Amino acid sequence: MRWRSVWPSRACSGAGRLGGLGWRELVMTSSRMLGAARPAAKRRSRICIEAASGRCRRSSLRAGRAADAAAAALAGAQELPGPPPGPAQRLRTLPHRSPVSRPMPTALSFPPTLPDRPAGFVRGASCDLPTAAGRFRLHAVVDARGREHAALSLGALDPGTPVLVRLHSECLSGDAFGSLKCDCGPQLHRALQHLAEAGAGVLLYLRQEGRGIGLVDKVRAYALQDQGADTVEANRRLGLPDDARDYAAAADLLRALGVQRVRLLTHNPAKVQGLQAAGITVVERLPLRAGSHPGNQGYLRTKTLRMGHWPDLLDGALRPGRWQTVEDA
Ligand SMILES: Nc1nc2c(ncn2[C@@H]2O[C@H](COP(=O)(O)OP(=O)(O)OP(=O)(O)O)[C@@H](O)[C@H]2O)c(=O)[nH]1
Ligand SMILES: [Zn+2]
Repeated sequence: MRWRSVWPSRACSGAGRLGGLGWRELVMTSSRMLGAARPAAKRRSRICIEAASGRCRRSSLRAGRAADAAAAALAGAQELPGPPPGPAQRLRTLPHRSPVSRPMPTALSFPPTLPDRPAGFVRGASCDLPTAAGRFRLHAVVDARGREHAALSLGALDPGTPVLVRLHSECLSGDAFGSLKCDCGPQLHRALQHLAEAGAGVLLYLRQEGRGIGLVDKVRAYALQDQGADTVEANRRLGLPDDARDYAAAADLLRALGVQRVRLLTHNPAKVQGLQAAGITVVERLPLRAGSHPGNQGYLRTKTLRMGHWPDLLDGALRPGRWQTVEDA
């Protein structure tokens, strides 16, 4: 079944308490296509938002868009006091339908906006950015070295709640040109989908092309790979480090967005260590498998075998007889 339109044609909201937590409830009516031959049918959907974190408990609407629509409709909804929680208590929907013009409570004070000079950067700015994956906030900064970094955020970013984060390093060939040599482009888009499904999170887009060596040197390394070198060997033959990235700007950007604790989508232990060293708490590391295909298996294997990346990068690849595990190598 495919959604033709998930934007609510009518929305109302209320608030209640569930299990000691404050919840907002949004009831939406949206159009649903039941099939090409059948007319659009109306469907009422219910979405619950945790007041403290802005996390979305989803209904049957597609997750990212549901969260988006909920956030938009709730932007002016007012926090209402609920009764003390009791064991038999269920979500209580208040009977009124609130207009969206009410003042926004601080607990749901999203979307975040960077100041003109965020700490650690010389400039910063934010705007809305609708994407194929969902409606994000785009944040741009310039660091002290003149590098421009970006972040996409979605939903409420509560400093007390671990936020789903993807730390992406620029890869022009993969991100923009669809290179099949690496997995960067598919990972970028899969990460945005994960954030949209979670209803909240941050994708950092760091200008660390070629693991920090820059585009020209990455192309020189690729030329050596054309002659048979692997990704590590090629860098070494050029007298370049295997990996020249650092994660201070990533940590500064997270802090500027109000994020202190993260659930990090990565297979690279250096990203976890780099963020931790820069003062961000990584409470969980999650795999981000995307873009694995026969043509980039050598590249993915080299990352796990020579660069120490977690082997769950190899999507379904650790089946006996098919690939070597790290221990086998
Ligand atoms: N120098 C060099 N850089 C590469 C090569 N292939 C990809 N890159 C760069 O590597 C960066 C992505 O890093 P990866 O090592 O693929 O993966 P990662 O982001 O560290 O790890 P994950 O978080 O698990 O995705 C991007 O900046 C790419 O431009 C290569 O062969 N040589
Ligand atoms: Zn790449």
